[in-house]
Amino acid sequence: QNKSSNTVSLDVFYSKIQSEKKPQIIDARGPEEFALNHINGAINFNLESKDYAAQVAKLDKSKPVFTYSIGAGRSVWLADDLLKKGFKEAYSLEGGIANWIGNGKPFYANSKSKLTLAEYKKIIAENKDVLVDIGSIYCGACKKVKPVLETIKAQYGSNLKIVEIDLEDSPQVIADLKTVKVFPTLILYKDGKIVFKKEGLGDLKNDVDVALAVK
Ligand SMILES: O=S(=O)([O-])[S-]
Repeated sequence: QNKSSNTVSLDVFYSKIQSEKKPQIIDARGPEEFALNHINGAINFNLESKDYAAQVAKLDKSKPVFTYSIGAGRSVWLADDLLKKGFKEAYSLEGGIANWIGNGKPFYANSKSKLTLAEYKKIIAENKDVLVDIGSIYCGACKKVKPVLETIKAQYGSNLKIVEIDLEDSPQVIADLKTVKVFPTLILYKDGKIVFKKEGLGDLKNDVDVALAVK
């Protein structure tokens, strides 16, 4: 079976959830991640949970299950396994928690955002060039951005303001920005205007160099 065959867009995921009386939403991330933030009404387990069989047994196989994680990892593996176990329908959310929160859907967070939208806007307004890195401390691809940011910091110094935003620290600003669909997302502003927005890794260093070289 094609691993991504049950991955659906946010719109489809959301409307299918809305059409269920008691939607079976499963956060397939780890327990610490779930404790910090999650989709309202979700339960938490994944293929590695010690009580996996017991968790699965609590669900209704004849009703759809909705899974999400950060990317197309844990949620897709879980959805695939549930289908193999005889569940009728299993859908995993494309872009995971980033897509959900980034599009303003209701979520639980255990703390307030460190950074507010107003503070974010102030930083953008007060600095000529600003590079914003948005991700999660639990996201593998996001970790790969960090050494690239260090190289960029060393090269541009105080000429480039770098802002790092984590889902764990500042969920609400990610929701308020209404621009994030995946982690990591990188946004470069020049004079308050977005010069580029990158989703995923790509050749970040080169893109920043090229964009900042334009006068
Ligand atoms: O496993 S993952 O989808 O959270 S990257």
